[in-house]
Amino acid sequence: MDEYVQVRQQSSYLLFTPLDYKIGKMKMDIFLNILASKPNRLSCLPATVDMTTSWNYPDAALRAELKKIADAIVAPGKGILAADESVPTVGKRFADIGIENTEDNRRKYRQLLFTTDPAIGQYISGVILFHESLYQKADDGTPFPELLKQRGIIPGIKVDSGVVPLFGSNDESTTQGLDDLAKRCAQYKKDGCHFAKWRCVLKINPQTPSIQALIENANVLARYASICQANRIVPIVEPEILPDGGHDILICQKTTETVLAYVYKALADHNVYLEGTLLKPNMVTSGQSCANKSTPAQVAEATVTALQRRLPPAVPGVTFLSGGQSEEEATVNLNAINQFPGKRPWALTFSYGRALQASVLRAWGGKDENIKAGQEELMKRAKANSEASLGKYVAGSVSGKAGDAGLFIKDHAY
Ligand SMILES: O=P(O)(O)OC[C@H]1O[C@](O)(COP(=O)(O)O)[C@@H](O)[C@@H]1O
Repeated sequence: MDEYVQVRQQSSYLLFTPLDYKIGKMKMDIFLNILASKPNRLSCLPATVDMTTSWNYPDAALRAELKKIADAIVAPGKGILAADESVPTVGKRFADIGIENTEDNRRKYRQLLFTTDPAIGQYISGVILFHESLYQKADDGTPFPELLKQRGIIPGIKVDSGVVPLFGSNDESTTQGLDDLAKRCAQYKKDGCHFAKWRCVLKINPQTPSIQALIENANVLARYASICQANRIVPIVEPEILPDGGHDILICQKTTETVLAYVYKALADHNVYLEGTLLKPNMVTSGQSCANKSTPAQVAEATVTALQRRLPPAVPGVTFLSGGQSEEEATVNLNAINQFPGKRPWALTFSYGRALQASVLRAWGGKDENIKAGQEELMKRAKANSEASLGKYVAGSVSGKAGDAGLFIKDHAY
């Protein structure tokens, strides 16, 4: 070894500056200074530094904590209630039942959800909260996260701050909210949230998703996931491909495979610890306006095949979004996915918003005397989806106020 160290140009992991990386070698004294500033990398001093291994796993305690949370969320027969609708989205839900979108009405509605009989904890392992509701209280003064804990439910939090257009793209988007994310995550952890959610949106049409959208959304999800893990929060990674369009199921499958390939490459590039993450994808279906509507068996085959090809088995679970499917459709499709006879090395469960709440909202209708009826609808649907996550749901065995009603909203960009 002379006074220069050879740096293999195999990777862009950042032990060295981009300039050093391009040169491919650096002066020994500079190299030693860099290593001295990173003592955890001093354990061996090879003549040739392999940048593909010059990065770190989280420490053992953090790995154990993240894995424990993720595993608990996808414990057998359990899934997530996504109650993290932003204020404008709640407004749309309330408009359907003629309720004004005020802070107190949102509080009353979420109180209804979170004061459901404690037996709900058999089916629901986690609830995704919106910032506002994390700090709201029930009429008797109990904070909402406390109500969840009393039911054995883990509080989670939506941490993205919404979808914004990608300049120069064909009406595509990215999701913002990274700037103060570390600070917010640290506070949310102190306030009792152990997992988070960030939603990116991709669209299928002949020109999209573009490379711009694929790279940007994968990277922002990876950066989000890494910041969450640094703050002891399990990131749920949600790259939602919207169901809008006349495409058939094969196009959706290929798009899903492509999107997941970008996402998992970015997660690897950002050293995200996969055992401490969850994926929240769309199911693979034909487009909403496709004449040839996919059957549950086709959805199951296409969805599991896409996951088999792109989702590492280190990820403990997949918590599907409902994406505008009716309540019954979302349950039947999840059940078919769990009956699919191929390899399924992850838990496959639900993280539904609309498909767990449509009947609740209709039964409640904003009236105090209907709170119990709303809670019964939630319990029925949660139980049905719990059964589906085990492949044990009998189609049509649970009927609700919204049952087969489509919940699709065109261009569901919120
Ligand atoms: O855009 P918003 O208001 O943040 O809401 C997005 C919604 O989409 C979800 O990610 C999935 O919801 P659906 O199951 O209704 O498709 C929810 O978690 C969330 O409430």
